[in-house]
Amino acid sequence: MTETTTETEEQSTGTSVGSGDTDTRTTKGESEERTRDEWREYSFSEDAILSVDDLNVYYGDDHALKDISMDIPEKSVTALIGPSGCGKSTFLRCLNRMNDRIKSARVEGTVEYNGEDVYQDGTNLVELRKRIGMVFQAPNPFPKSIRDNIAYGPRKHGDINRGFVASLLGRDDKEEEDELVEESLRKAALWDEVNDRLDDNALGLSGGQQQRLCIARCLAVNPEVILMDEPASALDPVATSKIEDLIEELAKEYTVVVVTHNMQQAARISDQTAVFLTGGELVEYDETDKIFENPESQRVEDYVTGKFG
Ligand SMILES: Nc1ncnc2c1ncn2[C@@H]1O[C@H](COP(=O)(O)OP(=O)(O)OP(=O)(O)O)[C@@H](O)[C@H]1O
Repeated sequence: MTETTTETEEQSTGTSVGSGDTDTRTTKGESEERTRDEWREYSFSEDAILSVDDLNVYYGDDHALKDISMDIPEKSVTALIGPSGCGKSTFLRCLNRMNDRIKSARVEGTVEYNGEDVYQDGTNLVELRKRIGMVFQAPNPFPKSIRDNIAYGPRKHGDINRGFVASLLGRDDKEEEDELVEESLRKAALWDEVNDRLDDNALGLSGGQQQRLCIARCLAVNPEVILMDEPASALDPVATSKIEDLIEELAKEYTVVVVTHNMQQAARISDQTAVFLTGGELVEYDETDKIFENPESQRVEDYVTGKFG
C-alpha cells in the first residue's frame, strides 16, 4: 500500500543531467555517448543555493529516483516537468527532507543547501523546513482566521509572542504581528482582497485566495526557498494566472522550485526546466527556452511537443 504524507502545519510553515557515469541517449541529429562530465556544461553551479548530487530514492524495492544531480540557482524559478510517476514530487520532497515522513522511503546521495548537506546527522528539520518552505497542490489553510493562518508559524516558533501571559509580561507583540501579517499578505498579492476581513475564517476564501494565503503563510516564517507541488492545478484559469504572476514576482526575492504538469506554465514562468522521464531519470536540465525550443534529447523533444506524456 502506498504511504502518503499528511499535509500538516509543520510542512506548511516549518545542470547537469542526473545520469550514471555515462549517458547513452540518442541526441537530435547524432547518436553518441556523452559522459556525465560533458553534460555538466549545463551546470548552474555558480549561483546554486541547492546542489543535488547522485540522489537516489527508493520506496521499499521501488527505485523512484536514479542518480539525480543538479544545481538549483538562487532567486529564480526552476520548473520540474515530466509524466505522472516519474518522481517530480519525490525529488521536491527530498529538498527539505519531507520524504523522512514516509517510512518506506530511503534516500541516498547529497542535497546541499547553502553548502551544507541537509541529510547530515544533526540537521534541525524544523529550521530546515522554515528556510525551505512548501506549498501543496490543494490549498490547505487551517480552519482559523486569515490572521491566525499567517501568525501561526511565527507564534509557534516563538518569533512572535501573543496572548494573556505575554501581555501580563509586557511582551505582547501585537504590532509586530500586524506588520508581519500585512507584509506576508502583500507579498502574496492578497492584502488588497482581504485586509478588511482578517478575522474571518480562511475557509471562506475562494480556492485561488486560499492558495495565495498558503503562500503568505509560508512567507511568514522567512523562507529562502519555496517548493511548490502543482500549486495551480486545482484552480481555475484566472486564479492560475494570478499564481503564475505571483511566482514570477516572488522569484525576485526567493528561490522557487515548482512541479507542474502544465508545460505551457513551465515555459511561461520558469528560468530553467528539469525534465524527468519515466523510471525516475532526469533526462535534461537547462534554461527553459532551450528545453522548449531546442532540447538536446529526442525524448525531451517528443515530450515537450506532446508526442507522448
Ligand atoms: N509514499 C509513497 N510510497 C510508495 N511509493 C511512492 C510514494 N510516493 C511516490 N511513490 C512512487 O514513486 C514514484 C514517483 O512518484 P512521484 O509521486 O514522485 O512522481 P510524480 O512525477 O510526482 O507523479 P505525479 O505527476 O503523478 O504526481 C512512483 O512510482 C510512485 O508510485
